[in-house]
Amino acid sequence: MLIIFGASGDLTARKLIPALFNLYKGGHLPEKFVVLGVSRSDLSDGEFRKKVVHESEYLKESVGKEANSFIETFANKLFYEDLGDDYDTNYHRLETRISDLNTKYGTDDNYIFYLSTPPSLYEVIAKNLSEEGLNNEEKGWKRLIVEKPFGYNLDSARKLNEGLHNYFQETQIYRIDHYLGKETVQNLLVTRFANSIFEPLWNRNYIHHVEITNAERVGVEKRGGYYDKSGALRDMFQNHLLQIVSLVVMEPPIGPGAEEIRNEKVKALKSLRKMTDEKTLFDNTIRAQYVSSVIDGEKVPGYREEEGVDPNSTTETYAAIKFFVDNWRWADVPFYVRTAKRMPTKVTEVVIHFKSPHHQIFKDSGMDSKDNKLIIRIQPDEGILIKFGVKVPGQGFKVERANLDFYYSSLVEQHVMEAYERLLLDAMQGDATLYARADEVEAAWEFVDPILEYWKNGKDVKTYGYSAGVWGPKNSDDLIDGNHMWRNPEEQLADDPGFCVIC
Ligand SMILES: NC(=O)C1=CN([C@@H]2O[C@H](COP(=O)(O)OP(=O)(O)OC[C@H]3O[C@@H](n4cnc5c(N)ncnc54)[C@H](OP(=O)(O)O)[C@@H]3O)[C@@H](O)[C@H]2O)C=CC1
Ligand SMILES: O=C1O[C@H](COP(=O)(O)O)[C@@H](O)[C@H](O)[C@H]1O
Repeated sequence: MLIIFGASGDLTARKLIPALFNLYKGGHLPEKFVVLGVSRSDLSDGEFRKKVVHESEYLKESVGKEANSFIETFANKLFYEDLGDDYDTNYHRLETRISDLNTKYGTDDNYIFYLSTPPSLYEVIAKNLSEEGLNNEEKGWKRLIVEKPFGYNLDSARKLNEGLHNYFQETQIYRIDHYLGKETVQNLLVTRFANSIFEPLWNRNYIHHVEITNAERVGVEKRGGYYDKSGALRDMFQNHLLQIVSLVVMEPPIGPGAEEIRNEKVKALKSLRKMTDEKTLFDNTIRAQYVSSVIDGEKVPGYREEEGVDPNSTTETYAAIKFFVDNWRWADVPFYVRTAKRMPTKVTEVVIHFKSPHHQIFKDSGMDSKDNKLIIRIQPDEGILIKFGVKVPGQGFKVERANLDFYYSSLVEQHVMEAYERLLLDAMQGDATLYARADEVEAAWEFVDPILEYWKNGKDVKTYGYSAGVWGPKNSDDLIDGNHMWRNPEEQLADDPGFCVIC
């Protein structure tokens, strides 16, 4: 049985129920399967079904017409329990409801508790479940999926880990990071460790720098209240982007098991050089906010005009960080990572920039020494692009840039599982590989904490502005050393006919 706390909320309707529906439609859920939604809102089973299934735009969009016949049978597997005015009482009633459903529908004693409530409730819920014995694995497994954000800083993340560990074992806790559920993020491991052509070059001897861009076209939408207390660094960088960094940086694990992979990711995160003095923080971090602009003929508000946002807010909607990785493989290789809202397009990509050949015999022939790149496109148009030089036919040695590309779309025609589908299924199967472990989350906060502290209290900190719809503030290229700049995924498309269009 899956018990979702926060079942009347946005995430449940927009992500969890559509993901469960797709799993059901794909035959991935057991025949005897029940979902119990839990929140404070006063809803009957029927009202809950109506809200998250029958009237859900997201479900309709995600399933298409051909799935209508599944909808009724799926909806009948959903139930709802109103926990009353707070989350600190009525767990005995909840326990009774769970056993009644078990008896009636012949489900077993394996439970996943999905915490999709405000984070302040995570520990309270865990405590109450434990007091009712719902953490006890004597008769079937009990797992706790915990939504992000996992903590607000290092201290709160540690306290939350300690709090949860009072009631659930680490092996029962699944901290979700939906980027780990993306096929292309997982493919970073396969690209690196299933091939012999990349890994020999994957080090300071051949790599000049690494660039990671995560851009969203949208602004903060309806989440201004949440976002203003969070900002890009907490919302995206501490979790999703540092997860990607850890997969790029990590050493080869000894095997594909959850602990083997997560051990290496923790080592990678611990090797990120922490920035502690103000000068380093000033030189290596940029924060900025989008300001009002016109996109496609339509005026869009600036961040400070968004609903729920303080009109004097300094919260960043753009964060760019340069850092180093202090280990044998990566010594002196700069990493540049940026994440932002209201960019020209939605794109996430990792760009590995290779060094020029030691001795350049064709340097006057048109090949730019900066041209060897491996681009791993995480979304959209998922794929891999390698850029290299080829000889132009004819006399002499004129060199042109060429591309070798691969797109996921050419590989699979069947439904590719959406991140939440994959992650829910993994949790049901007890595979925690794509979930963050306690020490992993803390290691990420250890790196981020000094930046947050500097942005909050540092003396020369600035919040730059950028017009909604451009690639960040004017000085964002200053972060990058030498004559390099951020790769512009859009500009690059124009002169790369081989690389497909992002919209
Ligand atoms: N929405 C999204 O896209 C994403 C959300 N998340 C995370 O998932 C969790 C849920 O997010 P989301 O669904 O957007 O949030 P919502 O505000 O839409 O829903 C919150 C849910 O928690 C319940 N709740 C219980 N106690 C409280 C309380 N004291 N105050 C407010 N709500 C309470 C609410 O229902 P009721 O009032 O009926 O009890 C509701 O079901 C959050 O931790 C969020 O950070 C993470 C990534 C993306
Ligand atoms: O976790 C979050 O992710 C989304 C972006 O996710 P994506 O899968 O669409 O790339 C972001 O919009 C949101 O602010 C953040 O909380």
